[in-house]
Amino acid sequence: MDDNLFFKEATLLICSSLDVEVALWRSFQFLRNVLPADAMYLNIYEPSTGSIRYVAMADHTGGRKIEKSITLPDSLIHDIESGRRLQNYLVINEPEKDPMGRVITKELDLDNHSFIALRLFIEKQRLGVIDLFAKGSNMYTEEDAARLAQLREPFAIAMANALKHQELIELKEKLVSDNRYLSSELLSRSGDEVIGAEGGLQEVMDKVKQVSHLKNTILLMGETGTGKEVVANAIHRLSPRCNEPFIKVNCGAIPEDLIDSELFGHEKGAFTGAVSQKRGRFERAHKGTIFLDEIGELPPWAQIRLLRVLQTQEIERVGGSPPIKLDIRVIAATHRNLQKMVEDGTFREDLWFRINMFPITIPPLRERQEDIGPLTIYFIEKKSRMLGIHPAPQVDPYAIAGLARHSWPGNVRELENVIESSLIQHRQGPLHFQRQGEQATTVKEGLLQSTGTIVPLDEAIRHHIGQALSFTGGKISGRDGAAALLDIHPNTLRNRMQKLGIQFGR
Ligand SMILES: Nc1ncnc2c1ncn2[C@@H]1O[C@H](COP(=O)(O)OP(=O)(O)OP(=O)(O)O)[C@@H](O)[C@H]1O
Repeated sequence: MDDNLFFKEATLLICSSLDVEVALWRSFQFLRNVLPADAMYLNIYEPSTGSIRYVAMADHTGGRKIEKSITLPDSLIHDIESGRRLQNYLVINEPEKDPMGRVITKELDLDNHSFIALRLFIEKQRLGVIDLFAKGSNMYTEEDAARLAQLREPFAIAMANALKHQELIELKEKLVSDNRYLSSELLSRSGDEVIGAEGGLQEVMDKVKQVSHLKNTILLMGETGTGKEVVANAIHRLSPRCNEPFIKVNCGAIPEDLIDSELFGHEKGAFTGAVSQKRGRFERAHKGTIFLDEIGELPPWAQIRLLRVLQTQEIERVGGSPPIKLDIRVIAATHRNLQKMVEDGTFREDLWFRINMFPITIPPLRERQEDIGPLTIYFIEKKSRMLGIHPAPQVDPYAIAGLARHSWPGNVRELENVIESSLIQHRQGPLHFQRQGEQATTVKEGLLQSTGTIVPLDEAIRHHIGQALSFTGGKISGRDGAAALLDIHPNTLRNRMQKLGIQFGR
């Protein structure tokens, strides 16, 4: 075979795979037709430990990854580092007479083998060495070595790519496992405890235990801030899926034109901006649980898609992937009256039937006053830890009794916020919540004032909106915004504010 053909064919094989062991095996198969060859090894020199690490090998049985480190004597390390030992290649026909040959053939169990060591460089950086072995003494000529040396560059490029690829795969696996660990950590930190499980949420938790081990769809209903996400977490944690992902989707927070790709993913180039393939939330939740919060906010076309996914348990990424089969437990949640939305024609009846098979209603905080004390203590401890307040301040028992008098339109979230701001203001303690408590009721008081003293309607509304805004710190949208508190759309609230001359901002 002439040199050109040899180079061309060998290069094609060497570069034919990103798996280092496959590339090595294919090139070994080719080389053994041209040169004496019983085995081929790839090693990487590790200057920090003064060792060479064999990472892959090929022989007549195939190619495989290996993990074998050989620590070299100081004299050899010095030879390698100074570049004296090995130029482009080295032929060792009598390994027992060569210090490096002795170490390598002994460690690799290749006594009485000749070998050629081919040094690989990438951009002047030492990458590693390919060793080609043949059984017997004096098996290689200088000509053989020079021929093999023609392949230094393709070998170096292919091996560098293969090693980088392997590193990426290992990194990816590490990230996936870190991600699993962190998700479960997050889960246990954010919702480990359901306060009131033995109090005002006892009935809710009885239902949770009844179905947590099953795969049926669950619908959680309740006012904003009552703890629907906390209960969804509890269902996942008590289920056989607890070590798999728990993926939350806030259906109301995704811009309409991104719903499809957020939920179901997209292929590269599916639309402008889809620069790479992306897995959607459903795919990420495979084997675990997906929590579809604020399901009532989904536009009608998205409701149809969701229904189809629930029926088939299959998704297709935007841009046309083949259907992907999924194993997912669905928990939906809403603070809206979905039945009324079905009657009004804004929520599909078939989807409603599909998700309403096992509804759980979480009562508002005002209907389970016995939970206020335990929740207050829990939040004082949790928030003190978060804010770095040690020890957690004492609380006046009368202050807790005062909290029970409020109506808590924002439910547990509102209580949590009140406690947090009280902690910030009175970090030395004792904690009292009067100011915040008053704020908590002012929204309601606003309404009472307007009904009690017959003020003009616009004025009452202005006052009412103002109270809601002061309660949320000026925030309009989002689940802790004034619009959610007043149970209207943020745009409606903005229009009203404009009309009534209420200033925007905190
Ligand atoms: N029973 C509970 N035990 C401990 N913490 C709770 C409990 N209920 C609610 N919380 C806390 O109150 C806050 C609001 O709860 P969550 O987000 O679960 O409410 P939600 O009903 O899902 O609200 P939304 O309808 O606005 O999405 C969270 O910080 C949550 O950790």
